[in-house]
Amino acid sequence: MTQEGKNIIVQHLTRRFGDFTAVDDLTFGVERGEVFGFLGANGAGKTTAIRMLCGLLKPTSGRAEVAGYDVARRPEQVKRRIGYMSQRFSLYDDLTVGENLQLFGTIYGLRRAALRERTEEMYRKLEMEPLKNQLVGGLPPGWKQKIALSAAMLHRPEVLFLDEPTGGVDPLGRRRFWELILDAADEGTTILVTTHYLDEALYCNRTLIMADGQMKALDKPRTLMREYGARDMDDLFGKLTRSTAVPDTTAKEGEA
Ligand SMILES: Nc1ncnc2c1ncn2[C@@H]1O[C@H](COP(=O)(O)OP(=O)(O)OP(=O)(O)O)[C@@H](O)[C@H]1O
Repeated sequence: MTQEGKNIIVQHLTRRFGDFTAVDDLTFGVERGEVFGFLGANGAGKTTAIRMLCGLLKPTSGRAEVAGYDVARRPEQVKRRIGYMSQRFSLYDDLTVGENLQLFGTIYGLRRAALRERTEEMYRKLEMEPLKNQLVGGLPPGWKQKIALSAAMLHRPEVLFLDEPTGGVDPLGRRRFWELILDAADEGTTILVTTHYLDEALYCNRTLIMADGQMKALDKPRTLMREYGARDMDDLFGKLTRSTAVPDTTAKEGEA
């Protein structure tokens, strides 16, 4: 594909399950180092879209390219270049922090020396050295979440997919977690993150709002709020997910 600088390119991506269309004709691109939010209620199609972009589920029609590779034709190349963290944190409760990281590093094909170096780096960065011999099962959700993020990033992926990574974490923990996400983006990682905490959209460079598998809007969150005359993200979301939503042109007047 020809769109320079884009790390994710999605064109008319569609997935049906029988007669039901879970993802309906999505088209967008994500820049390298961008934090791109997927906002939608339960069942909007976010996870289905992510599974296609990770090369885990074949599109019914349309196409997508991630880190330079077609997700349907070259899923193995895609998987090597991405990190994925699901809402369930994907960790093994009965292994220690160190064992979990070792396991994920091995799955991602890291050699022993690289794995050791990156694990040490993660311990330092997240100040979790004292936890390395503790079983993951006994840790609070905020820590599990940071460890799951570390596991998904051990192999330094170009693109990171985070599917509701902050579910079940308290507000302070969510804020700290977002600092980690933004740090990773500053270092050049492209991030696609889904959430149904609407306030989290404000951390994203751009947000795609989804309902019933379809894209209802896509832009910088504050631009969208202005465009639709919304007080906050909740208000915007309500306006956009009602089928009659139209941009509020009067709200735009007089604004820069
Ligand atoms: N394998 C499947 N077979 C049939 N229907 C499916 C399948 N996977 C997902 N769906 C349906 O597709 C729709 C979108 O689901 P999806 O999990 O993508 O939504 P979501 O936006 O991620 O929601 P959530 O926040 O609950 O995870 C839902 O109605 C779901 O029931």
